Amino acid sequence: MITLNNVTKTYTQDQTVFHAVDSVSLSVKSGEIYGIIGRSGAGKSTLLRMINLLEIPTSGSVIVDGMELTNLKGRKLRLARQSIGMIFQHFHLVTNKTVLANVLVSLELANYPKKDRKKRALEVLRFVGLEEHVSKYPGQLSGGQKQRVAIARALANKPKILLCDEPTSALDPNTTREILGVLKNINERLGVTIVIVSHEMDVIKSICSRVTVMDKGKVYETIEVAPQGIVDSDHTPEWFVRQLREEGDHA
Ligand SMILES: Nc1ncnc2c1ncn2[C@@H]1O[C@H](COP(=O)(O)OP(=O)(O)OP(=O)(O)O)[C@@H](O)[C@H]1O
Repeated sequence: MITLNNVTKTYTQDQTVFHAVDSVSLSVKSGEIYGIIGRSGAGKSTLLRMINLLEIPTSGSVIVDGMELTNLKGRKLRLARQSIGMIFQHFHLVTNKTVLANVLVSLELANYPKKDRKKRALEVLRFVGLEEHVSKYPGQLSGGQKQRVAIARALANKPKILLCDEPTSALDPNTTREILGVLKNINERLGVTIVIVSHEMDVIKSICSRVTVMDKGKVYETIEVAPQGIVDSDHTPEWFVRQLREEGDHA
């Protein structure tokens, strides 16, 4: 589904060339949930953003669904990108538009048939559980609800792939669990291939079946894992108090 061949991204500063991503090759199979983990600065986000050419590789090729994106330009690239949705840590919603209008924007940009846009937007908003919030503005929503809007927007054009850049890093543990549940549902029910960049081990271990560990712009290792499932630890006030008391006992 996704093949990266010797993909490299360099930045030049004060005549020194810096490799943010250094000759990375990997492939993601159709229908899998693939994780990319590593410490800050390892090149994870840059690598993810090269999958949809949001970041243009300095060299190497990106092949998605049999099409070499690195050979495409203009309209053809825009069309190919429609099969790749993306969500971000800080949601990137349009703050002065309602939830419904945020999703409609993405359908407009993709030239989705005008008469079907509202129906489609409401359909995806229902899928992510936001049917009661369609007339609200982003400022009236919780972090988890904002991420659901972003997910609905990314799904509106029926992508085959969803790229997730630290999708839960701005969320608390309970909300993280909910969003991971939504992503798993998208993978299982809609058959969407998912690539998740995260620095959170629990997130990666819960739903990914293959994980690439990155270091200094390179693939350090790629590992097959059995997804552990989304751990059902409800972070209630009692849980916080118990954790604090237990910590105290060990001191
Ligand atoms: N536009 C840019 N100009 C110069 N350097 C950049 C640019 N974008 C990224 N870098 C550098 O490339 C390296 C990799 O960045 P990247 O954001 O991909 O890492 P990351 O693993 O996602 O880290 P983090 O988890 O902190 O976001 C970093 O050292 C970063 O400073």
